[in-house]
Amino acid sequence: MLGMLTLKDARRTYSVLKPYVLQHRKVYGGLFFLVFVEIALTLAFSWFFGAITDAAIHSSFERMKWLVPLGAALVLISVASTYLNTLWETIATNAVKRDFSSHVFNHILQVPGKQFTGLHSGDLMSHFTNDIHNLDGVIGSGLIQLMKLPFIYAAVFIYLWQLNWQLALLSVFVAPVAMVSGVILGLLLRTNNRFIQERVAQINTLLNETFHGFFVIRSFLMERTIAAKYAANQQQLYELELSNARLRGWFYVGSQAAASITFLLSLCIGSYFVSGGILTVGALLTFVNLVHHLVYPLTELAGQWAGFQKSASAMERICKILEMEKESDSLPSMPASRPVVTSIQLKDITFSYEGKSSLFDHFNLQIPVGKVVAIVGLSGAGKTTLFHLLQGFYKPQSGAIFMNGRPTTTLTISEQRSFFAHVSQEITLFSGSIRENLLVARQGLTDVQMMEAAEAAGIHDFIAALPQGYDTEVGEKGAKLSGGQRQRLAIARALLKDAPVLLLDESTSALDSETEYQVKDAMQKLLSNRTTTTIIIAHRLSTIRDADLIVVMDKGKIVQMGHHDEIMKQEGLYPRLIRLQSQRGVPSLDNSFDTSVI
Ligand SMILES: Nc1ncnc2c1ncn2[C@@H]1O[C@H](COP(=O)(O)OP(=O)(O)OP(=O)(O)O)[C@@H](O)[C@H]1O
Repeated sequence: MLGMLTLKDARRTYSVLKPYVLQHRKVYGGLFFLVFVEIALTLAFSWFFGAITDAAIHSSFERMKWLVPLGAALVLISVASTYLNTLWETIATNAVKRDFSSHVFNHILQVPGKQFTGLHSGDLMSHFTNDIHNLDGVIGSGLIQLMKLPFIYAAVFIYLWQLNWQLALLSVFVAPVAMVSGVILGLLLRTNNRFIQERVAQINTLLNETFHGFFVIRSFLMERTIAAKYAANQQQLYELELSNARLRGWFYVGSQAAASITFLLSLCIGSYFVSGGILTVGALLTFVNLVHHLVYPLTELAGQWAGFQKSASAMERICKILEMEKESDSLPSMPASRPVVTSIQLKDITFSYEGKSSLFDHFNLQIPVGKVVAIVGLSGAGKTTLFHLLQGFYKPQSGAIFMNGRPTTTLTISEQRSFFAHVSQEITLFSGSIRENLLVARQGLTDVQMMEAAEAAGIHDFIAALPQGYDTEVGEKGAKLSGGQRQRLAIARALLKDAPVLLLDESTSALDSETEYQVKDAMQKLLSNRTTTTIIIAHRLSTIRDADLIVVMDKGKIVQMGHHDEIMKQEGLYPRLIRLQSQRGVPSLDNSFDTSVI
């Protein structure tokens, strides 16, 4: 059962890697050629030792005269072959790993949101820091050795058989012992390696969370707990590595013993043959020198098998990612021109997250184009999910979203996403300068456009006052900026994308009322000459009271819809929320959106 499983894995591993190996077939061809050079050199050197010993015993200086330069030539060929072998193996291994890791990376970039949220960052990291490097066993020296060993075994056996068949036959008896122990070791190592890789992934997750939750850990005095958790994980990893070492240790002890016993037996019986005149001293030297090559391919083959198990369990983990469906055939890209939106409709949408009951059940909504639409509702009502569905991060189980009358299922991911510019609740900035963070929005943006958007987002003056202006580094995830500054940069980035639909999810929540008003005013001016539909999710209801349409949601359902004055007159969630907020003194803005322009 286990054996079958392993053969299946071997097939899977090679079928996944085959295209990458074939891409570098010239280098692999060169390495394969060197396999035969190495076999020829092994036989030639052993023959050389025997020949020069016999020549010395018989004082045959004539023979030695041409044997010495031949020996030098063999050394030169051996040096050249070692150099080329090292170089070509490095090229082959690293080129395959480079191409394959890019493939895995691109695949992850295309995994649909639903599957992606189920993945752990530590697992994902360890695919690249650990698993891909563990593939060496099947693409580098492991693969070459697997190809080389049967040939070297056959060549040496035939050569030794010609020297003395009785001795050759004797050394073959070690074969089954070495092979069986190798296969058992391989299977044991495989399970252990899987545990090690899982543990490394858990450590990566812990490291990720620790460094990202740096201030939370300090504030909650969690240092001891986290340190203990890290130490416990490291201890478990240490124990797993130790049992790996024990397994490998026993295996090498066994291999050494097999090799030494074969060597000693050949030497003893061979010496007996020499004393009987059946074998020359030189031939015995050749024999004991070569007999090692009869034992080591078998133990080595088993060792390579163990290495292969490590690669197979790494491949098993990577394949789980590669088996995930992709949302598009190629990486999406931004279209050259601004798309036009004439209608947006969500029709009969039913959607639930993995393992949860339906959040939306036959949900319908027509979004008026060129207007400002506000979505309000209690936490967990499904407002953010609506944004994710519009952008195709998640797919509804039934129903469809129609853009310009076409269901989004008939659009490419690039087409669907180019309709929207999104400022999400959690702002993500990338390491690099402010300029780099803004210019990711679209290709070919000018400095003037960048500053215009920064101005509209109310962040230009702040940036201009910095010693390095737009070239200031923002730190990892924008750590060197305040929450409000990050939000304003994200708004500027979204404005620069110049998409026909702007999705603002609590995008000004970190701003004070004064700044919020200024940002909205400047945004209106910037957007006044573009047809833009703005959909806002806001908890501060005063900020959306002038919206063209207010959609009130509760548990995935629309419970009220209309203009502020209209729905305030009805009994329902909206007037209740407004009353609650005014009782609590949530600031209300007299000058909110002028909805005629955006
Ligand atoms: N990735 C996810 N996997 C599983 N459930 C999710 C996921 N994201 C959201 N949910 C659940 O879906 C529901 C709606 O979440 P959503 O974020 O859309 O609400 P929301 O109205 O935007 O809330 P808030 O105002 O608090 O941001 C919640 O019950 C939430 O727990």
